[in-house]
Amino acid sequence: MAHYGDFQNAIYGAGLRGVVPTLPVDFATLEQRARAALPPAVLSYLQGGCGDEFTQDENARAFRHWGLTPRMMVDCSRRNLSIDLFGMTLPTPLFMAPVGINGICTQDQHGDLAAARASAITGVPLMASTLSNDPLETVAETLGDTPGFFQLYTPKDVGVAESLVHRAEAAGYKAIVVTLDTWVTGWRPRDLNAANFPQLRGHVLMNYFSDPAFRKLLAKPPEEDPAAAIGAWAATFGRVLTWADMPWLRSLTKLPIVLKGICYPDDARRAIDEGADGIYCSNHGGRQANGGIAAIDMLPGVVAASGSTPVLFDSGVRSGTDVVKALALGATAIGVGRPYTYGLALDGAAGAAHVLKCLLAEADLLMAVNGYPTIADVRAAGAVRQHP
Ligand SMILES: Cc1cc2nc3c(=O)[nH]c(=O)nc-3n(C[C@H](O)[C@H](O)[C@H](O)COP(=O)(O)O)c2cc1C
Ligand SMILES: O=C(O)C(=O)c1ccccc1
Repeated sequence: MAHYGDFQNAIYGAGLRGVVPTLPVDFATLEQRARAALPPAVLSYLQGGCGDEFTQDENARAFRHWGLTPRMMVDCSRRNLSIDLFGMTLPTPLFMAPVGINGICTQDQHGDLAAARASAITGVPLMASTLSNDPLETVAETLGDTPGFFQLYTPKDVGVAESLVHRAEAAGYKAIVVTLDTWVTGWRPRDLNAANFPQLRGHVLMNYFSDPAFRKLLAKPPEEDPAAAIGAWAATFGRVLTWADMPWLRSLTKLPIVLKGICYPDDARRAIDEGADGIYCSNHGGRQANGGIAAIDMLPGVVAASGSTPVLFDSGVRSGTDVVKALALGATAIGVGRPYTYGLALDGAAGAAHVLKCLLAEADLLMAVNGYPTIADVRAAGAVRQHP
C-alpha cells in the first residue's frame, strides 16, 4: 500500500542519482524563493496582511504552543488519512483554500487552471475563488476526478449572486463556501504603500465578465469598455451579509453551504441553527482584520460549539505538523493558502502539487511515528497547550 510518506523515500532515492528537489520541502525556504521570483506587486498582495500583520504572524506562531502526544506499540504500518465530508470520502483532510490571485501567479496568467491541475494530480480538493482569471466552468473541467468547492463572494446585485451560485452548481462543484469577512478590504499597508490592488487593474474578474447577469449591468461588454466593467465590479463586489440572508442563500442551492470566517462559538451555533452545513474557522490568513486571536486558538471553541457539523479550518498552516495539530484540535478538513500559491508561482501545477505532497508526506510520517493510524486516532489523541 502506497503512503503519502513514501515521497520521502522518493526524494532520498533521487539523491542517490545526484538529483535534489527542484523546490524546497519547507515553508521558510519556499517563501524565500517566491520572494525572489514574483513581481513585487503580486508578492506584496500575496504575502501581506492587515495592519502590522500581528494576527497574520500569530496565526503561524500559535501552532507552536500546541503539542502532540506520541503513543507507542500501535501498529502504524498502514495509515489511512481519509475523511468523510458532505457525503464524500476524500483521500486526505487537506484542501486548497480559495486564493483569488492564483490567476496572476503564473506567467501565463492561467494560475487558476494550474491550481486545478495540481488538485487533479494530488486528489486534494480546490476551493475555487470567485476571483479568477478563468471562468469557474473551465476550472471545474480541469479538476478531473477530484471534487471541487466553489467559494462565493456574494455580490450586492442579487441577480449576479444567484447566477454565480447556479453556475457553480451546474459546473459540478460539491459545496458553496460563502466568505463572510471580506465585503470590504482590510487595511493592508504593503499594498497601500504601493497603491496596488490587482482587481482594480482588471485582474481575476473573469467569473464576472463571463456572467450573463453581470453583463446585463453594463452598457458595453467588458471586452469593449474594460474600465466601466471594472467599475461595475467594484460597485457590486461586497454584499454585507447578515443572518437574515440565510434563508435566501439556502434557497439558491441544494448544495451544502459552508460559512467561511466563523471564529466565535456563538456564531458557529447560530450558523448551524440557520441551516449552514459546514463551519469554516478562518481569519482569512490575517489579511482582513488585525488585532485578533490566532485562528488555531479559536478552533477548539468553534469545534465544541459545532457538534456533529464539520468544521473546516485555515490560517497559518505551514507544515504537515500544523495539519495534524489542527486535526487533533477537532477540525474535519484543513485548508492551506499561501504555501501552495508560492508553489504555483515557482513551478505552476507541478510546484503547487509539490507543496501539497510535502504537507501530506510530513503529516503521514508524523502519524506513523506518533502512533496515529487514522484521523480518528489523531483526534482521540488531541493536542495539549504547552506554553504561552
Ligand atoms: C493572496 C490571497 C488571496 C485570497 N483570496 C481569497 C478569496 O478569493 N476568497 C476567500 O475566501 N479567501 C481568500 N483568501 C484567504 C484564504 O482562503 C485563506 O483563508 C488564507 O490564505 C489562509 O491563510 P494562510 O495563507 O496562512 O494559509 C486569500 C488569501 C490570500 C493569501
Ligand atoms: O485578498 C484577499 O484576501 C481577498 O480575498 C479579497 C478579495 C477581494 C477584495 C478584497 C480582498
